[in-house]
Amino acid sequence: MPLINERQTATVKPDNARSQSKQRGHVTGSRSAPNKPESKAWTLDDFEIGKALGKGKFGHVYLAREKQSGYIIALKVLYKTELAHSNIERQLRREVEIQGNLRHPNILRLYGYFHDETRVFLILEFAAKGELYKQLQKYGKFPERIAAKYILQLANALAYLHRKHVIHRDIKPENLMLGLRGELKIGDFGWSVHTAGNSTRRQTLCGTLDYLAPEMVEAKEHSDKIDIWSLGVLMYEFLCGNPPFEDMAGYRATYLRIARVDLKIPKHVSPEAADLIRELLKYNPDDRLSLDQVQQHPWIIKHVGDPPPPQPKSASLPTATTTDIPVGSKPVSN
Ligand SMILES: Nc1ncnc2c1ncn2[C@@H]1O[C@H](COP(=O)(O)OP(=O)(O)OP(=O)(O)O)[C@@H](O)[C@H]1O
Repeated sequence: MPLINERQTATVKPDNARSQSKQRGHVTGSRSAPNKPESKAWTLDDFEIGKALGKGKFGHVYLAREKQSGYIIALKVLYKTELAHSNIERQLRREVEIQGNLRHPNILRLYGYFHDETRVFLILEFAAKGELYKQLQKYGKFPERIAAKYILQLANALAYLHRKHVIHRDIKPENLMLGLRGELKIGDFGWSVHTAGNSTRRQTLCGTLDYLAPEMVEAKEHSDKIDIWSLGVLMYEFLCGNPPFEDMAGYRATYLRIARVDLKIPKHVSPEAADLIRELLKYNPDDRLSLDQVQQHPWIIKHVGDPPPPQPKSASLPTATTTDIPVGSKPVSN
């Protein structure tokens, strides 16, 4: 039985002392994120479980409330047998290590994790407005003003990731969520990689080709510039309703269109927007606009105003331990 009903999801209990912490002013609101002293481990008893938010390949996601702070979160429940069966335990570990160390208003927070005998629980920031691709499906395409806001937020988040030597590698509408104020949140780090100072990696990916850069489909070495290509693909899709190299004839046709950068921009796209798309979708990774240049591009300035001030270079991502996974706890009631 859900312990929180739908009506309650909008109202959160008053802050306690924890809520006054450094998270105040975070873009998702003034309430503090759930927080545990290093020595204490999360268990299921720390949460009231609410309605199911959705179902993924490996488990369910529930709305939940951290009892002490009253903070609303999304609790992702993954079944160990399914993780083992699909051989993705290492991928999940990497996802948790990377996402758990990121702090950016346009990146979905992973506050912590715990497990019991059969399940792994991820404590995630609740994306109140759901998935971006559902909005895109609903509206078909976005007005340039809205698309520019999303592209600026994405460019800002990607610049933050790249400063930390993280390449996302799977930027697409299905992996983007929306916060309470409609702010974009990168929400899935399943394919991300921490390059630890190495600029290039070689890796084969499966799934849709539509967002992959030429160097990826051609299985060449790649760098963080692949995320800039995906940003161009997304921008096109936001404005046109479908990705630029999609080809109904299938996988091979899409592959060829990407490798040739066979780009056709419809007339309704403004010249400034078309220019930015072309500057992002360059075959040669080094010819693509930098993320700083994206944020200063006339199309962004026209629709969103001045870009945020440049951010200082930061140290690379600290390596989180995965050995301190606490042992829980009672089953989720649903
Ligand atoms: N942090 C969140 N806030 C709000 N809703 C969420 C959140 N995370 C997931 N959801 C909802 O739960 C659903 C399932 O999420 P989940 O990440 O398990 O699956 P998925 O997006 O299909 O990914 P995968 O392909 O990895 O299984 C999503 O489609 C979304 O509607």
